[in-house]
Amino acid sequence: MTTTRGLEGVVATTSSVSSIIDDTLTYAGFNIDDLAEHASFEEVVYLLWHLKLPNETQLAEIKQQLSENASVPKEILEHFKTYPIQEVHPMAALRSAVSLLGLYDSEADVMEPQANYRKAIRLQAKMPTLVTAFARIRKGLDPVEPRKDLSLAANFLYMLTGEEPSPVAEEAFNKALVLHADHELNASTFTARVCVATLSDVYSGVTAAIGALKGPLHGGANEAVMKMLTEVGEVGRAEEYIREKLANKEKIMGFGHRVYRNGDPRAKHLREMSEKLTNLTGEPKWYEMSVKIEEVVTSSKPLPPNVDFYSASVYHSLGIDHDLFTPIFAVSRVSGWLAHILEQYDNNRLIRPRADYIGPDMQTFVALEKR
Ligand SMILES: CC(=O)SCCNC(=O)CCNC(=O)[C@H](O)C(C)(C)COP(=O)(O)OP(=O)(O)OC[C@H]1O[C@@H](n2cnc3c(N)ncnc32)[C@H](O)[C@@H]1OP(=O)(O)O
Ligand SMILES: O=C([O-])CC(=O)C(=O)O
Repeated sequence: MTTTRGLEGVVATTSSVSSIIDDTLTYAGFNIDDLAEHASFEEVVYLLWHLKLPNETQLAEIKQQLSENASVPKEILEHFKTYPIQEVHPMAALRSAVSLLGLYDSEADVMEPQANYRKAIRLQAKMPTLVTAFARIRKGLDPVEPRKDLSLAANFLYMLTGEEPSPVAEEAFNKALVLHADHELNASTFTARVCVATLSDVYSGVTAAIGALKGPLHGGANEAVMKMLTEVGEVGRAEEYIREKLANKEKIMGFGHRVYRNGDPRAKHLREMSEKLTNLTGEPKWYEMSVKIEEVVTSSKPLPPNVDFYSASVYHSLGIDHDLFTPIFAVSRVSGWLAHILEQYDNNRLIRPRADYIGPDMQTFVALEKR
């Protein structure tokens, strides 16, 4: 048997949801650059689940379905209050909350395709509500009910702050959601597919995926980038800070990628947004520091920034708490997880690779009292 560390280069499934070919990312064949410029997140959700763009009626319908399903059971909000809430990471709270949602869904274990689609709608709709409710409850504030007249992006910011966001903030947040929605067979999506390929339910698949996204080598990197920017503190310190980390063989968060070799096509959009938003908030230092870090890293190693690098200063500029950055990734990526889960069910086979055993061989059993 041959093994490939980290399954690098292994093609584990076919998929029609998204592709990365020659450093170009497409969702169902649509280039991410076009979607980032022109699409609403709701259009992208429809695209990922139906593999075609919605017409006006279809878009109105999915928007209505999402807004009608956005409220979460009050028992889950009460449950948040029972956590050691100041210590709990919001990704851990989200992982638990999604698992709990399954307990309140009478269709949770109904495996029929239309029931699975209805669960996809419910989960996508409720994720923003869960994240924002947790964020408020831990500050001693009451959760804000979702509004039916707002886009998913605007609703998230509205539920977080209690105030309707500016058009600039809504546009930026929508674009960030579009850019994060799907990414071929990344670790969390693979996790979701492995889970549901046992014919386990949608909630289990998404709960497992949240667990995989949480790690700093994957979605957790955006929060880690902000921690690094905060530690650097000012542009003048960036070079020394990065050179020291590289000399110590430490990883620079937000750089590198398993699949892209010449750069992540999403990063340029986030970089532009970072420049615009940090200027608007009167804190250009976050953008300037990021640019300097990029300069230093790329002059030392062939490691371009990935999606997580500039998203950190974007979310910071929107006034979002740093530990909510990864949950926001999940609010967007759940659309992709669900697309892959539905695709997996549609043509399922158990996912079960092999391991090349390298442990001790032919051991002789010794009775307990003799060990
Ligand atoms: C949404 C996302 O998930 S995007 C990725 C988010 N994660 C991060 O930003 C964390 C930082 N980046 C990394 O850890 C990696 O680049 C990953 C996890 C993204 C990809 O990892 P892999 O493909 O397994 O590459 P691997 O970790 O083996 O690195 C290969 C080499 O590049 C180096 N390298 C990779 N990324 C970095 C980095 N960010 N900083 C410094 N060195 C790096 C490694 O140290 C290794 O060097 P070596 O060959 O001298 O030992
Ligand atoms: O594809 C990956 O390995 C990680 C990534 O960029 C993503 O999930 O968006």
